[in-house]
Amino acid sequence: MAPVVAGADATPLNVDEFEAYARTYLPKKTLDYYVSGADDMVTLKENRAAFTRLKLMPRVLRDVRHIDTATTLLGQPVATPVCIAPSAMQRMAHPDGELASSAAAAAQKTCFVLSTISTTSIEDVAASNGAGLRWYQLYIFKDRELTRDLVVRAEKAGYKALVLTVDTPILGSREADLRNGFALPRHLTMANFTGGKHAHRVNEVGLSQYTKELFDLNITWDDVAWLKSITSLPIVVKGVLTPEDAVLACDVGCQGILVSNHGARQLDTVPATIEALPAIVQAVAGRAEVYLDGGVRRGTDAFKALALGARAVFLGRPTLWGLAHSGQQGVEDVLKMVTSELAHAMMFSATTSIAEIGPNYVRHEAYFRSPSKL
Ligand SMILES: Cc1cc2nc3c(=O)[nH]c(=O)nc-3n(C[C@H](O)[C@H](O)[C@H](O)COP(=O)(O)O)c2cc1C
Ligand SMILES: CCCCCCC(=O)C(=O)O
Repeated sequence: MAPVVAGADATPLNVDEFEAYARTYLPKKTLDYYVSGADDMVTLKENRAAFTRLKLMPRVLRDVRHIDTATTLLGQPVATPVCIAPSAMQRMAHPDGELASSAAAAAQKTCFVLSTISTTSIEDVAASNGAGLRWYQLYIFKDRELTRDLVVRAEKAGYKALVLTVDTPILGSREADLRNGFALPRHLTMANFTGGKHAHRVNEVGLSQYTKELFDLNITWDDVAWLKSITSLPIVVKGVLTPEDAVLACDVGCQGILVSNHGARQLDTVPATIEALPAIVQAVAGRAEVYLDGGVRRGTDAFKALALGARAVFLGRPTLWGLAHSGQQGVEDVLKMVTSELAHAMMFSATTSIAEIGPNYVRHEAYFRSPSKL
């Protein structure tokens, strides 16, 4: 693909231009790992296409002098509902890796979620983003003592919620990674697992083998109950795509549900998250906060997700592209860009606060073909 931007100093104007930069300058193995979806990548395309099938229904002639994108997540204030999803191994994109992303989130007063599979430790990230809102993404390992240890460390380091990823019993099949023999480069480490018996290395074995060896195929809702019993942090369950599981998550006491298909990297041909969202919001009926990730690239995407009941959206690849472009500054630029596009969508739709954005502001394109049937 030809670069859209002229070079390192040209400032991209949108997320796609950040991606174009990353596609040009990242090493192939890294780029393929970041960019890929599972199998035929049907869901990867759907995550984007489904947003374009939704049309905005703006209202007019209201006072739009003051647009406020601020909201709260589990009671914590944020300046924008555009947050950072957990992405593994960020030092492959930039030497500052997770330190840069978490500092960017803090500077933009939004939420950063640290991946368990990070190349910077729980404690080092905490030190770098000070008072910024941080959540910790957790996998439940076969070794429950190790899992408990991660939870204790996250709590102690001031993370405000646990984001339990539940869509990864095994790693999705990303064929480019298989072809490339993808593994963490030798100069980087799994920073949360460097000492003693908990030392984990994915430099030799690769992610797929790592998952097979250490992840538990027998994780159930009982384990979520166990997790609740060992922590006072709220639990957000990440990777829910059906109303049935959303209800079970509420029943077991999860305070948040992140509607996610893992950026289309796990089971291919599952629905786009924006299409799975409305039924989940309806089933949850206010018992938990509902968030969305997957394919959010524009402020209008964020607006549509909020209109359909998400409290916030999380960006995965876009912040990796910002990181690859210019470290903390690039991540900040991506967050600012999508937030400012959201503010524009709000102004054009005559909604001045996040709370005003409701389902009347979007319609599926099918409506315009046969409005009487919908
Ligand atoms: C390179 C990469 C690494 C990821 N690593 C993790 C991870 O460690 N834990 C996790 O729960 N999700 C992980 N995800 C999924 C993201 O949290 C998120 O669900 C997804 O990227 C959102 O879709 P988007 O990339 O289209 O914004 C990863 C995604 C990517 C692209
Ligand atoms: C160690 C394997 C778990 C997956 C880590 C990263 C991830 O979630 C991804 O999508 O890649």
